[in-house]
Order: sequence, then C-alpha cells, then structure tokens
Amino acid sequence: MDISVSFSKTRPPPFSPSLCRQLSLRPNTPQLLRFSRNNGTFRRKPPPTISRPNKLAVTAIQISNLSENEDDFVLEDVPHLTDFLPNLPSYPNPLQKSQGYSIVKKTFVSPEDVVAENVVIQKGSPRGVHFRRTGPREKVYFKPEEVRACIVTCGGLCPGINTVIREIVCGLNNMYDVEDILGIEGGYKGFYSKNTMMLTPKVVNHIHKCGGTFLRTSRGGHDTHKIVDNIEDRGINQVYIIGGDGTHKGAALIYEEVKKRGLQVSVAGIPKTIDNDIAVIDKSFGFDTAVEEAQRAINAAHVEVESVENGVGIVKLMGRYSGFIAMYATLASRDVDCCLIPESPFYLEGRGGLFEFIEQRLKENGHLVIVVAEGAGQEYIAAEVHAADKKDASGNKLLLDIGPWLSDKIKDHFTMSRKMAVNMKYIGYTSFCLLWSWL
Ligand SMILES: Nc1ncnc2c1ncn2[C@@H]1O[C@H](COP(=O)(O)OP(=O)(O)O)[C@@H](O)[C@H]1O
Ligand SMILES: O=P(O)(O)OC[C@H]1O[C@](O)(COP(=O)(O)O)[C@@H](O)[C@@H]1O
Repeated sequence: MDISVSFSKTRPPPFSPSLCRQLSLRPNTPQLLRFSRNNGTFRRKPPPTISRPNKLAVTAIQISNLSENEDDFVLEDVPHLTDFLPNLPSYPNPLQKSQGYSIVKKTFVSPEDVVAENVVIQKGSPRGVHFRRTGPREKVYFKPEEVRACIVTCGGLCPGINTVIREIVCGLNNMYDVEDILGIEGGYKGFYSKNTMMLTPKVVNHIHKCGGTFLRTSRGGHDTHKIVDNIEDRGINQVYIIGGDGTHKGAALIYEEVKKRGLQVSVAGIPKTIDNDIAVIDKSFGFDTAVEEAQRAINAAHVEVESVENGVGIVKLMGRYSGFIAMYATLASRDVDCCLIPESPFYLEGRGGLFEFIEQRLKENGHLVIVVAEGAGQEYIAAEVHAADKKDASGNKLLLDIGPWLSDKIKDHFTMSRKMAVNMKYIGYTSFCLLWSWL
C-alpha cells in the first residue's frame, strides 16, 4: 500500500536527513514522499506459481499456494475444510433469519470476491497478487447447536484485543446462535496446561473497557500434537486464534495437523499487530491507539525542550521492524523535526548525517524533537555493544536499546566535539499504550 504524505511549508521534513538525501528532498520546502509498505509481516514469500486455466480461481487451495491464470491474475488463497472433507454438508447462514442483521442484496460475500494487493497497476502489466475476501458467506458448514468454539490469544499485547474477543463471542452468540464458546487461558500452552472458561456475552460484557487480554497470553509453548489432541478431546470444532506472525505460523501447523487427522475443525487466524505492517487489510487494530498515545510522549518532549536552551528531545516509540507508528505519530504531531525508522538507514557523522541536522535545527530554532522507532539503528548499537544474540521464549530476537544509546551519542558529540551544551530529554518506550483498550 502506498501512503502519500505532504509536509508543511514552515517545517523541515520530519524524516531523517539521509532519507531526505536519498529521496532528493530539500528541507524547508513542501515535499511529497511516497512510502511503500512492502514488508508486511503476514506476507509470505511467493512459492513457484501454479498455472490455472480458469479466469478466477474459486477453489480453495493450500495456504501459501499461488494460482495464476493466463492474464497474470494470481490468487494467494487460504485453505478450506472442503479441501480435505469434500462431502461436507452445508446449511443456510443463520444470519439470513437473524433479526439483528438486515438482509439486503449483496449482504453475503461471494466466494469469488478477492482483494487486490496493488491498487495501482498499468495497462499490460501483470494483475498481481490477490487474496480471498473475508466476510459472511451464504452457506455455512456447521449447525449452530453442534458448534463448540474456542478463542485463544498468543504473543505480544496490543490495544483492542479484548474488544476482538468480545465481538467474536457476541457475534457467534447473537448472530450465529452459538452457545458453546470456550476461552483458552494463557496462549497456546493453555490448551494443554489449563482449564478452559465458558465465554458468554454476559461474561465478556465489560472486557472491552480494559487493556491487555482477558484470556491472558504467553510466548513459546506451541506443541502442535498436544494442542490438536486437546482440541479433539474437548470436542472443539472452531478455533479462533488472535495473534501476530508467530501465532499464525503456529495456527498454520494446527491446521495441517487437523487436516492430517481429517477432523472437521475450522482454524481461523485473526491478525494482531500494533505496527500496522500487514499488506491488504485496511488497518490493524491497536495501531490508532498507539499513534494517539504517542502524541502525549511527543507533546511532553516538546514542552521540555522548548523551555530550555539547545533542548534535544528523543522519543522512542514501538516498531521492531516497521516505522508506521513513529511515522504516523510524527505526521500527526507537527512538533517532530526528525523521524528515524528501521526501513530507512541513517548515519550520525558527516554531511547529511544526524549530527549536522541537529546542529542546523538548534541554530535555527533553539530546540528539536527526534522520534525514533525502537528497531532503527540496531546495526550501530550491535557493532558497539557486542551483546549476546538474545531471544524471547518464542524465538524473537530481543532488540538493543536505541533510545539511551542515541541520547548519549548526541550528548557526547555536542559537548565534546562541538563544545556546545545541549539539554537532552529522553522519553522511552511507550508500552503504556498497551494498557488502553480501545481500537
Ligand atoms: N514458527 C512457529 N511455529 C509454531 N509456533 C510458533 C512459531 N513462532 C511462534 N510460535 C508460537 O506463537 C506464539 C506467539 O508467538 P510470538 O512470536 O511470541 O508472538 P506474535 O504472534 O505476536 O508474533 C507462541 O506461543 C509461539 O510459541
Ligand atoms: O516488548 P515486546 O512485548 O517484545 O513488544 C514490542 C514490540 O512488538 C511489536 O509491537 C510487534 O509486535 P506485534 O506486531 O505482535 O504487535 C514491535 O513493534 C514492538 O516494538
């Protein structure tokens, strides 16, 4: 997805000086920057494409399979129960008679609906990758009274998880007449190490007002066989899994095992990332809250540095591999002079470097605010710190802390090399936004 960004006339572009140079942007002039969102964590590397003779492939195929037809239409599809249970009976969607759901033409998503990855294409160029559209179908493959659903939340937190849990429970119950819904506690390992809890609309009525996850979460502990044994033993036939890319790798393994055992069990993944770095979907839940909460940190830094001589404020925001929170917070704020993100390398010394930019802004304006996404500049710290390659319980690399490192570097450079006193103000990681519950 492309995001067009316009800068005001009065402020320099809030991106790193080196990024400006790469893009031939001149500070202090209105600019238009095209930023390509191309490293979504849920995007899979395309395997070799499979030719398909039909115009629009509608048969569900394996996850990560690609189908391509003669006019370069590529469908990257998700698997369906009928792939391995072809004779499954289907039933009219209960929504058809639901009072809370008005039945109008095109209420249901056609099985042939797809969403294009690229909005802009040229005449004669390949039509590119497409994904199956989600939404209610006219037919379903479960009778409501036979459904035993479960919900599990795994991996990192994100604002809005409780709202999603509540909507699944209320949607299943009020719209699909499902009454048997279990909560799995504490992530994947909860399947085999904890008791379940019954989830009803009443139980989840107020949870959207709280942050975190009502079902609790964990990292590590994904044991496919134990999880699927447990699903079988409990008679669960719909599994709703809320989590990030690690969680979805685990969900894909659960699906494979379910398929191997020939179970009539649907596995649905609900993508959770505070970073909004998933291609195709409009926005990931939690992102807006993170950007909004970041304003408080940026405002605080701005107030501090404006009140002193040569004030330099650094605000570190979330973003391991993507700078969307930092970039959107920067653009929303208008108080940020420079934004450092993992996608755009920067350097400190010399022409076009960060130090030169800071000095220029201090001369012009007497203070500046830098926003840095936590994944930016990792290569510099790693080169200096020689830290052990530490990982969390799920195997994710733990980041080195860019905030204090950058703060020290700036202070040392100006006080020692430039003999200039600077007033540093550092505001760290804004994980407090995770405590909030709105979307
Ligand atoms: N490659 C994988 N295969 C199976 N399970 C995985 C894999 N990667 C992560 N998981 C499991 O998914 C859960 C969440 O993963 P994690 O990376 O911590 O968070 P996130 O889903 O937010 O990326 C953990 O229980 C972890 O064991
Ligand atoms: O401190 P933790 O729990 O590892 O999480 C922090 C990091 O997780 C991320 O939010 C990504 O996780 P999600 O995509 O699962 O939300 C990073 O951008 C963030 O900085």
